[in-house]
Amino acid sequence: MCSRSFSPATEIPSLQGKVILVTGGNNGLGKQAILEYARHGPAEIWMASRNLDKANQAIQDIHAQIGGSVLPVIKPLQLDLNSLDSVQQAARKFLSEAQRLDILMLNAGIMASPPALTKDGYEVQFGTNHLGHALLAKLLLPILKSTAARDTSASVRVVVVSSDAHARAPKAGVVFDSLKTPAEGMGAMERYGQSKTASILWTRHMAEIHRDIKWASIHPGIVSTGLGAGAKDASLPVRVLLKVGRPLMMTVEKGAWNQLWASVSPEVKTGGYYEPVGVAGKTSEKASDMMLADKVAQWTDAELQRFMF
Ligand SMILES: NC(=O)c1ccc[n+]([C@@H]2O[C@H](COP(=O)([O-])OP(=O)(O)OC[C@H]3O[C@@H](n4cnc5c(N)ncnc54)[C@H](O)[C@@H]3O)[C@@H](O)[C@H]2O)c1
Repeated sequence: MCSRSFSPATEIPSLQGKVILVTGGNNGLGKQAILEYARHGPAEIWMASRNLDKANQAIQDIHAQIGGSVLPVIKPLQLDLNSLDSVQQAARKFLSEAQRLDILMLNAGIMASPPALTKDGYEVQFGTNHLGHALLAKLLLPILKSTAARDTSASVRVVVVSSDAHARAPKAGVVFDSLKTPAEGMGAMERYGQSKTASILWTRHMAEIHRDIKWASIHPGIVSTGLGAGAKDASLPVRVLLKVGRPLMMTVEKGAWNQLWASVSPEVKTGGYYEPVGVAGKTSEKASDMMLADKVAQWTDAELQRFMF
């Protein structure tokens, strides 16, 4: 598959005046994305993280790497996607302080974790990777829309970090009966694939409805980050590969290119899935099925109804 390179230094335009929120921002791809944004002068970057101490440490690291006398404004935001109450609180805090939102990067994720339920009783990978993010985006839609309305050149974006492992989902793409269970009968990567299929489908659906915002989902590549450490329920060969294969994986600097590209490039087509940088990726049949996308969106809306404000 052909790829293109991406130079964050020259291809990220000035972000002056813009506000950006990145989930899972304290390490891995999220932290790298924030570092690159911070070099282009945005008004504010919000680093959403489960652990505020880790977020503050990551902000210090980024400031140290950037140096200079005027440090970029990076604000920590407490967010645990495992709890829809926490998502609601994070959205409230953001909305009470921020004036606009130009880029929402739904990046946080877990892979192949042991069967479990989120605090609200959803299959944990689905709840974390898809449902928590969907609630965050839905609660922040009004500010995304008001930003788009105020500044038509803003090209307001929602970038969803999915994975080519979406293709590991069960045959049905999303097994709705499994979503409120730990889904022990499914393999760990199947559950991961299901959550990432849902995130691609939901992005496509949102792009159809909210045309004032650009929506894109991406696969970053196979990147050496902390993701593999949590893959405790992956099969032995996958766990071995995640460990010994690390030197062959992409660096986090390069791994962040695709999501950065998707968040700023005028070439992005709304609803698209990109893999690798800037190339429209081929999704599984199920992840291209707009009837299933509508079903995922309806299910998601119904589940999130009680958390909307
Ligand atoms: N690294 C890869 O090869 C690869 C490949 C395909 C897709 N991805 C996707 O890229 C994204 C970023 O992953 P990464 O590789 O940087 O891994 P990482 O483990 O380094 O980072 C994941 C981030 O998500 C956060 N997170 C996990 N659970 C959370 C929760 N309940 N609430 C809030 N935050 C939570 C973690 O704290 C961390 O900051 C993920 O969505 C992952 O699925 C990664």
